[in-house]
Amino acid sequence: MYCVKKIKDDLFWVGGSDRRLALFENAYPIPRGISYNSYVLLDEKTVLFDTVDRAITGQFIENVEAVLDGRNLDYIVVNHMEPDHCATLGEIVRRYPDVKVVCNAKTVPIINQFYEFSVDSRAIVIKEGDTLNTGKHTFTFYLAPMVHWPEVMVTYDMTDKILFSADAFGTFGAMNGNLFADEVNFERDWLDDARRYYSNIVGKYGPSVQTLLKKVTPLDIQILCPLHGPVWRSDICWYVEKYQTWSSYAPEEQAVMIAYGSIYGNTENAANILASRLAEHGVRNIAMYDVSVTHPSVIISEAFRCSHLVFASATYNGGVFSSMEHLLLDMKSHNVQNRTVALMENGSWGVLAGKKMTEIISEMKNMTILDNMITIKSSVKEDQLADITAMADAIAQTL
Ligand SMILES: Cc1cc2nc3c(=O)[nH]c(=O)nc-3n(C[C@H](O)[C@H](O)[C@H](O)COP(=O)(O)O)c2cc1C
Repeated sequence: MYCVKKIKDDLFWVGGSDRRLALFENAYPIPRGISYNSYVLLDEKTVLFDTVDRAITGQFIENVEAVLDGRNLDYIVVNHMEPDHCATLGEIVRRYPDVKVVCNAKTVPIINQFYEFSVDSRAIVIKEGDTLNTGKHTFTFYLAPMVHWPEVMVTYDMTDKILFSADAFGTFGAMNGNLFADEVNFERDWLDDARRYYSNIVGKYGPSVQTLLKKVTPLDIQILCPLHGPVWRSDICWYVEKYQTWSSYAPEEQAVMIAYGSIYGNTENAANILASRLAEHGVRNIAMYDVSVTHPSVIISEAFRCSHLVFASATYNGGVFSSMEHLLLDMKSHNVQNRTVALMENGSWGVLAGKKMTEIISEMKNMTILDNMITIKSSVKEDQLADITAMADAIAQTL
């Protein structure tokens, strides 16, 4: 049975959610599931905006058929060709053989690569600023290369002031009945997932996101329709502001994130002492993670949120503890930058973790590593407490 949501009299959400998938992109845990959003417009011409992941093909086809209610599909706008949004494109083309595919020049070869059918004869290839009229509605298109993939574009409905924003403004999390962000407590229940989605999926491409924001922020946007997560029809500026912060790699909060890699608990003990000292300095916003327990995507997201990052690691076979090395390399590849960093290292005979961590962090942009790294020889001793307190002082002073 179909399960659709009305956005406006002539615009419907025809997507669905997947709560079975363990790893989005086979990489990122999604304990709250994920939604794949797709939209149908019933104008003089009918339009489908993107499709969905193959996991929800059956639901999607029922939804599209129900909304079209016997009408033919005239256009499908392909804003993004990643398979979680285009896996069902072939099925749509089979069912609606006359459908025209509205996309840009970079999209065409990717469709032909993914599919057996050739899109060339049915493609309406648009350029930035081109318009498409479907009756009452006129659409214009803005290219958004690398706001996740090179072919990404966004589509603006000039009539009803709706932005179909592709992966931008998406979030992890299945739809739990409510479609609109103002129907849920987004800041309390969704923001962490939105940040984790942004930082891990799009975070590497901050300059590309900034370019897109420059194009779309002058627009009057009444409704924001991303490809994942809730649809926005109020407080859009609040969410855009988050994107401004994240894409410029500015910390969202003056806060301390401590990530430790510890085998037997002594490095963890040092991290706990530092956290206690920070608390004694009145720092309230402290987050701590064991890098062997918490998925790197969570810690990367926290690195986008927090102004100050502390990394504490045991030495492991002449290097950094492997989970910490994995995390730091992942952070580097996600372009984490502009943060104040403090380091703690531990080892029993040749302490090298700090040197290795410094090497990786120094390759990230504009990271200020505080002086006086703490070096622990196996376990924290009484005479090191003053050094840890001094580190807490230094962090608190720059918060
Ligand atoms: C597999 C393994 C490899 C290690 N390699 C080194 C090393 O190369 N250099 C060193 O100084 N300590 C090395 N250590 C020792 C630990 O770094 C050290 O005991 C440290 O205090 C452990 O901190 P933790 O209690 O937080 O796990 C190694 C420990 C293990 C288990």
